[in-house]
Amino acid sequence: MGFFAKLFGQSNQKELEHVSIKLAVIYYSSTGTNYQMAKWAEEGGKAAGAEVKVLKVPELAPEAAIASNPAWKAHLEATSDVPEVTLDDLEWADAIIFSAPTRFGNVPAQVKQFLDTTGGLWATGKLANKVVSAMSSASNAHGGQEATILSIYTTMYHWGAIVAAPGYTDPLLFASGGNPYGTSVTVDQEGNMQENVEEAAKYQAKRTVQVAESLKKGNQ
Ligand SMILES: Cc1cc2nc3c(=O)[nH]c(=O)nc-3n(C[C@H](O)[C@H](O)[C@H](O)COP(=O)(O)O)c2cc1C
Repeated sequence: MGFFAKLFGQSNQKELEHVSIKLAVIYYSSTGTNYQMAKWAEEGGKAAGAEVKVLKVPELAPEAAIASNPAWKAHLEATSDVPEVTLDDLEWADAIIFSAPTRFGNVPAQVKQFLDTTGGLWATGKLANKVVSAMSSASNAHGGQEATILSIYTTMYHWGAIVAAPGYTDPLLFASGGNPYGTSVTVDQEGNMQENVEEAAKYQAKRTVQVAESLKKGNQ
């Protein structure tokens, strides 16, 4: 602060205002795994001070396919009150975490369909600088979780989003479930997670919020 500014109580250094981050946790889940991961991310985001919305990607599968799998049907019914994601939610969010199961080493069609509706927002620059990260699950330990996460990031790069992958930025990432690309888990046929990734998912949400905060402060 300069002498005259001190004298007159003025600062030429801009006071940084507290910024509040809006986090959208967007998931698709047939049998509940990615819903649980989204809920952990919600907790992590809230603990980091963000306003959080958990939103599901609309189901597209035919009724008959859903009915043929009791766990799928039960999960859809149990989460019927979770709001479906809209394009307005993407515009609202400063930060976005996606969680999606692996389907043949890629994102489910439901997620791709939703991403493919974002062209209008993309064309008007409204997705640029969103801070994003992604999580996934698969039945096999090496069944394509990372490929799914990277597929989501490919779309994010086109958005001009800023990918806040966890890397190895915290010691807990070296423990079970830590994945530098994004939290990933293996789930057995009964739907039991084979690794405990709760803390990794919460940490990923915290980091995503913190990166978004830094960016927003920098733009003040
Ligand atoms: C059509 C289809 C394709 C799948 N492809 C894979 C795969 O490539 N690798 C794998 O390990 N698991 C695969 N799975 C298993 C799912 O990834 C697993 O059921 C999912 O991660 C569970 O997540 P959810 O409970 O959130 O639905 C596939 C499942 C389906 C129905």
